[in-house]
Amino acid sequence: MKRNRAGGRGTVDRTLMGRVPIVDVRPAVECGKRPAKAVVGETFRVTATVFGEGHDAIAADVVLHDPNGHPRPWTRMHELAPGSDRWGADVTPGTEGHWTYVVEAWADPVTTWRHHAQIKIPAGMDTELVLEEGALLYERAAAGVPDRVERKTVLAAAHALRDESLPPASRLAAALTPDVDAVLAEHPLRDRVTQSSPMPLLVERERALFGSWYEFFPRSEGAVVEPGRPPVSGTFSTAARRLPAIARMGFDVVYLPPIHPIGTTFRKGPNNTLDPGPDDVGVPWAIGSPQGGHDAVHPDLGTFEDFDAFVAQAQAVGLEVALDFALQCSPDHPWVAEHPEWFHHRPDGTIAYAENPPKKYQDIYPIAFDADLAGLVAETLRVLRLWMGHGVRIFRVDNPHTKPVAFWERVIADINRTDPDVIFLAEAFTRPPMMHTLAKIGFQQSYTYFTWRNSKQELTEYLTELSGEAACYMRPNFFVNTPDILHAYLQHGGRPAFEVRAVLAATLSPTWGVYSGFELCENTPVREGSEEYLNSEKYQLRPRDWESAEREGRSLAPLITRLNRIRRSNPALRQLRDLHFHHADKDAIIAYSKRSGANTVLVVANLDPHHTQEATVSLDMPHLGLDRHETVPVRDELTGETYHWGRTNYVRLEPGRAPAHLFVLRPSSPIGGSPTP
Ligand SMILES: O=P(O)(O)O[C@H]1O[C@H](CO)[C@@H](O[C@H]2O[C@H](CO)[C@@H](O)[C@H](O)[C@H]2O)[C@H](O)[C@H]1O
Repeated sequence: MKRNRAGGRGTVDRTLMGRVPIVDVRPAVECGKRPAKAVVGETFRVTATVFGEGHDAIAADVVLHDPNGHPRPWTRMHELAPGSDRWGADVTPGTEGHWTYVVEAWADPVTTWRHHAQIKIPAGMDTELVLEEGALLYERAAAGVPDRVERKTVLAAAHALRDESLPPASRLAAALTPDVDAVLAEHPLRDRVTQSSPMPLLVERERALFGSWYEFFPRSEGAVVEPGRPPVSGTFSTAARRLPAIARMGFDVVYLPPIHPIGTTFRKGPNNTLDPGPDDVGVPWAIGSPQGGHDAVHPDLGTFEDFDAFVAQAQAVGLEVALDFALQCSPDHPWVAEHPEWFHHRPDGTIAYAENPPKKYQDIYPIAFDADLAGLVAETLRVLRLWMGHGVRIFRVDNPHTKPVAFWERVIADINRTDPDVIFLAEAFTRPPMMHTLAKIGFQQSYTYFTWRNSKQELTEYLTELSGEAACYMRPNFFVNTPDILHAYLQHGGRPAFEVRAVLAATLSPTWGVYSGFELCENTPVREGSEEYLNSEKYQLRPRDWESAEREGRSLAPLITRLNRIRRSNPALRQLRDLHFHHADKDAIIAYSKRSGANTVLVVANLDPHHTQEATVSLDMPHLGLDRHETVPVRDELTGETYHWGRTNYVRLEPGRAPAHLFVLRPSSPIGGSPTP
C-alpha cells in the first residue's frame, strides 16, 4: 500500500531512539555509511525491528526520498512473522540517482482501541466509556482525512458509536465496516511518530543489474591462420561482421579484451610458453609498446576511427561495448620510462613481473601505487574518459584486488559523479572480504565463483548468499566460461554440461556471460588437470567457422538465443532477490523459482550431464503465491510443452534431450476455474 502522507498528524521525532523504537534497519551497507544499491524499477525489501511499550498496537511505513529530497508515497510495513517484531515492506525506486529511505513507526491507537473494544463490548464491560473513547479517536482520525467524502465515512462511524438508540454490538459494528477500514488504512491516526535515520540508496541504470554479455577477441574474427605463413590478425572491421550474430543470440553487451598495442619484451608464445617465435602475436593484457599504451589502439586492429565505427555498428544492432581495463604494463609501455615512480624497482634496478599466485605473468609489470597515488588516479581518469569519449560506458576491470581499494574508490566516484551511467565490472577472483568491499565502494558488478559451483549443495549455498543481504550492494555476473576458466565440469560433461550451465547462469543471475567458443562446446584443456584452454586465443589468433557449426547443428546458439529471449520477457529473471530453492529428492536435480509481481519462473535442472535423472520436486506453494492444494498450468519455455503442477511433481530429465524445465507459471483462477490466458 502506498500513499502520500498529508502532513499534520503527529510530529516526527528524528532522534535515533524515539518513542517507538526502530532498530536494525536494513539494507544497511557498512551501517549506512555506504549506499545500498538498486536499479531503476528494482523491488527490494526494507526491514526493521519495531516494537512498542506495553501492549499498544504499533505500525510502520517505509518512505523513500528521491534524489531531489522529495518524499515518495509511503509503503506500509507488515510484521514478517507473528510476534517477531521484525517488519518489512517492498519498495521500488523509479529513477536513477542518490535516494534515501527511512522507516517511520508510530503507535496506532485505533487498532489498540478496536482490540479492547472487541473484548469488552461483548462482555458488557465499561460499555459507554469504551464506545465514547472510540468516538473520540475516530473524530481525531477524521481530522486527518483530506477527502470530504472519506472524512464523512469516519465521522459517521464516530456518530454511530455514540448512538444510544442502537444496541452496543451494532454501534461497534458500525465502526468496523470495510469502508471505514479502507479510509483508516490510508489515513491512520498516528501517535508518537518516530523516524529512523535516513539510509542512503544509490539507484543505477538497469544494465548494472541485468544483461547478457558476450566476450570475444576482435583479432580472432576474420584472422587468417595458414600453415607456413605468418598469421594475419583480424581487425575492428572484420570483427564487426560478427556483431549481428551476437545480437541475434540476444546479448546486450559485447566485451573486448584489451585492444591496445602489445609489448614484445618477455612476450609469451602459444600455450603460455616463454620462448615465442617472431610471428607470435602476444597477449592482449601485456599492454604497451613504443606504439602506445592504454590510450592507444593496436595497429593490427585499426585506428581510432575504426574503433568508433565498430562501436557504432555494435550500437546499431543493440549492443553496448565493454572494454577491458587492465592496470599493468608490458616492459615496453611508455609509462615505464616516463613514470619510473609508478613501478617498484628492486635494488638492482629491475622490476619484478606481476603475479596472481599461482599464476605468473612474466610479460607484465605491476603498478606500485604508494609513491604517486594521485598521479595514478589522474592518469587512470584520463584514460577512462578517453574511451568514454569513444562510446565505452562499461569497463571490465582486470584484477582490481591487486590494486588499492582506496584507488578504485576515488576513480569510480570521480567517473560516476559526472557519468553515473558508466558501469565497472570487478574481475576479482579472491577472498570474499575483498570482493564484497570492492562492490561496496562502487563497482557495479562482480565476477563470482559460479564457474566453480557445480553441485546442488554448492549452488544452493552460494546463491543463497548472493541473493540474500549481499544483493543490496553486490551484483553478480555469471560467466559460464572465460579465457582463463574452462572448468573440469565442461571438460568432461560434453554438450549436456554446456547446456545446463547456460540454463543455470541465465536463470540464476540477472547478468550472465559467455566467452566465445562456449557455443561450440570447446572443451579441450591445455593439459589434464588445467583450466586453461589448449591453443588459447590469449596467446594466438583463433578464427572459428561459426556458420558451419550452426549449419551442422553443433552450435548452442539456438539454446542461448532462447534463453536470452526468455530472460527479456520474464521480469522475474531480471532480478536476483526473490530467488527461492524448492526441494527435489535427488542430489542431481535442482529446483528454484524467481518471482517479480505476477511473473513467476520455476527452473528444474539436471546437474548430471551423463545420466537421465528422475525426481520428485516438492514446491513451496506459499512462496509461489499458491494455495497448498492448488494445481497450476506451467509452460516449459524451452520446449513449449504445458503441464499441470501442484505441490509434488515427478520430473525426468535426459541429458542431450532437455537440460532443464524452464517453467513460467500461468496465473490461474481458483481451483475449478480456467487459466487466465
Ligand atoms: O589473474 P586472473 O586469473 O584474474 O586473469 C586476468 O588477468 C591476467 C593478467 O592480466 C590475464 O592473464 C593473461 O595476460 C597476462 C599478461 O599478458 C599473461 O601473462 C597471462 O598468461 C594471460 O593469461 C588474464 O587473461 C585475465 O583474465
